[in-house]
Amino acid sequence: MAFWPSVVIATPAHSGIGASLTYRSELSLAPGTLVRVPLGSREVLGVVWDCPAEPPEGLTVAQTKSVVGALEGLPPLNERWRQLVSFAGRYYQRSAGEVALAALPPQLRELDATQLARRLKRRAKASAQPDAAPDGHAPPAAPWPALSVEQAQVLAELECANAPVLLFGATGSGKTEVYLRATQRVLEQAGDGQAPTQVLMMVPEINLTPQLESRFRERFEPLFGAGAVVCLHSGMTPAQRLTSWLAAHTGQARIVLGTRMAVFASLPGLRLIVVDEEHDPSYKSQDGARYSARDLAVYRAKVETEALATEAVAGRAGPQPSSLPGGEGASALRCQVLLGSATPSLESWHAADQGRYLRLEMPGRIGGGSLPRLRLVDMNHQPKGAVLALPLVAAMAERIGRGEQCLVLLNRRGYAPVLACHACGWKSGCPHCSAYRVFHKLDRTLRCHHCGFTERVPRACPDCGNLDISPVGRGTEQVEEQLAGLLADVKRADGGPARVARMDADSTRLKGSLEVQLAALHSGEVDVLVGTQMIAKGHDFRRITLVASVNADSALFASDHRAPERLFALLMQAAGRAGRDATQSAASEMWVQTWYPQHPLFASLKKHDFPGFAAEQLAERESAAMPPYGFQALLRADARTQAAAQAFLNAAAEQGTALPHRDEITLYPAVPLTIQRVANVERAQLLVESPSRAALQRFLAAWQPVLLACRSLPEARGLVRFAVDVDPLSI
Ligand SMILES: Nc1ncnc2c1ncn2[C@@H]1O[C@H](COP(=O)(O)OP(=O)(O)OP(=O)(O)O)[C@@H](O)[C@H]1O
Ligand SMILES: [Zn+2]
Repeated sequence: MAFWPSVVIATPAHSGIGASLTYRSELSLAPGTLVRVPLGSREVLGVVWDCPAEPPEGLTVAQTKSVVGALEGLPPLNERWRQLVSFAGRYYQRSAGEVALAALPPQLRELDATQLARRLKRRAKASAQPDAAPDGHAPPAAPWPALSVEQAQVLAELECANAPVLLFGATGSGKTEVYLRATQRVLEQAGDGQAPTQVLMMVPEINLTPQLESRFRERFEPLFGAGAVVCLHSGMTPAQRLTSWLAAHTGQARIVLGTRMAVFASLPGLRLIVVDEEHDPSYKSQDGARYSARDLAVYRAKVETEALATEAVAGRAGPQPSSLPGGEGASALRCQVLLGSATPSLESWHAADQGRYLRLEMPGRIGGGSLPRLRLVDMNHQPKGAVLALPLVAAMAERIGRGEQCLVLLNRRGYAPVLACHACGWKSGCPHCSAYRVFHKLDRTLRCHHCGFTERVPRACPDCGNLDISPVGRGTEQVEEQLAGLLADVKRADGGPARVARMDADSTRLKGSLEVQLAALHSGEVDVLVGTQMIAKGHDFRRITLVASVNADSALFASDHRAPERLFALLMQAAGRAGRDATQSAASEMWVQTWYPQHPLFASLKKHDFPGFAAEQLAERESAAMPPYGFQALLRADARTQAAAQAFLNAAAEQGTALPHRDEITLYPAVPLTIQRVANVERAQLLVESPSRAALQRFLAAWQPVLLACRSLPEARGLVRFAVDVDPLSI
């Protein structure tokens, strides 16, 4: 007897290979089984999607290759997981195989059967040892804080919620404690007999994982054992990722804490997904399948809940109705999704306005502290060329003297964004990109932040030989340097000199350096921290009372319709780092240096009025039929010439005229990207809009073969690649 499994493998949708490939197997393979299959002369990892006993029509034995083998000992990926992957592939216009294989730990592809068996055995052994059970070895659990009234209220409402929940909680309102309690509630529930209950906790950036990881470990390892909490993010080694993934897949790990990629973790007992800082753009992937982990989290929770409901019905009809956890009933048999933010995305806010999501609010800060007062510095009235306004520096000095800390935010790393020659006008352009190379003073390099091209800083102007070349504009390195100078005579409360430090992607590149820098701030070693947006969000710094944003103006006038939303969120999140200790909150301040103090965005910011700001933005979006009132996708093309990129896009638009739902779709002309050339590749895009999500989806699906065909048009010669970005975050 032979079987004819259809197997998905890592092929991009536009490779021309269909959704899945059919192989032959002597054994019946359960859907979700990981297998090795031949592909051309290679052997690749795949996932069985289906395993019929009849060959598909028209397929002969001679045409079909045999499955090499299954990854034994590994339980199949369950149906809900496959549903998630299929949906993500369909919705984001990629193949299910590409999504599925990208979601699996890379090392799984390299292990042979014996290596895997050894791994699994080691895991089983480790989990059999009651290493961290509360038997005296484990550290005693820290006492849990008593919940605030708002936290208790939210948790009570969460328990009865049967829609996605949007937790709109002020910065410092204690959202993390809500996540911890909701997690605890889920983990104490009985599983369904197949797997213990599990929780997925997502954060937007790796730099937020250490803080959260230690809080989750501290809370749950004494209760559920040393392996209860695992992480999944791109900063881990392949071996660590495999270990975490296996722990989650086999149900040994109860909590997976991770960045956007974790939304695809295999979690057979999943009952709760938390998306912290749900507004954060990092949840949207920018390459491969351009998925939104937040949106997929909402979809995943729905699929998991439906499956649990179906199983429950089947369970009741079956022989063991007792497998249903008694008493807890409905609340145990669902997977909830909890989106949290002090500045929700307009999409989620709108969904809550419409009643599709349940909005729960925590407007107050823990301890009754207030949000910082906004101080706008009109740069028109500051000395010409001043990087930092004098009153701001004076305010910082005063705070340092009192033993308080300050954060200075600037969204640009390096010393200066451009180096220029004032004699001939030369600028430090990148030879490979339409962008300037950034001057990094610490290692005296010019670095392109787009392609990575790096050179030593020239001693003289490369064009005219003039020795007087100088930086234009400012980055974190420069602000750090200037502040160190300006604060040189300032004494800390303990009499020592004031200390300024910097934290950005450059300073945290080395493994472990992020933790060290965060620790220096938490311990009070550092008085002023200069950094990029990475310091503005999520962190719970206790002694910061002043936050300053020194050049946010460019975002006020950006052409991207999401720029105001992003700036508002960034400034409000940054402000939220100040005054988190209630005793110091009344005197805490958020300073913003701007040339446009009259801008309406600042009026809402001053009042900490997110709902007011969101209402204004949504009204504007509605009148322009922009998301969430309309739906968008981008077709992007990279080519050797701008003409070829645009020709491909325009041809694709023309040849799409007869496609279904075309009358509900607006196709705009192809345009170059703002940064038109990166690494010698020209980039262009075409915006696709529709008032209907369904129409957009159907059109995009029907468009795929047209796009494939347009690749080989003579005018598109030189096309390097194309990609569809559904629900793009910037256009
Ligand atoms: N019930 C409580 N009793 C005492 N302290 C609490 C309580 N809940 C939270 N906290 C403390 O309050 C502080 C702020 O909480 P948390 O970091 O969760 O805020 P948040 O809502 O996530 O804010 P943000 O949006 O700024 O990240 C933390 O130091 C936390 O330990
Ligand atoms: Zn470059």
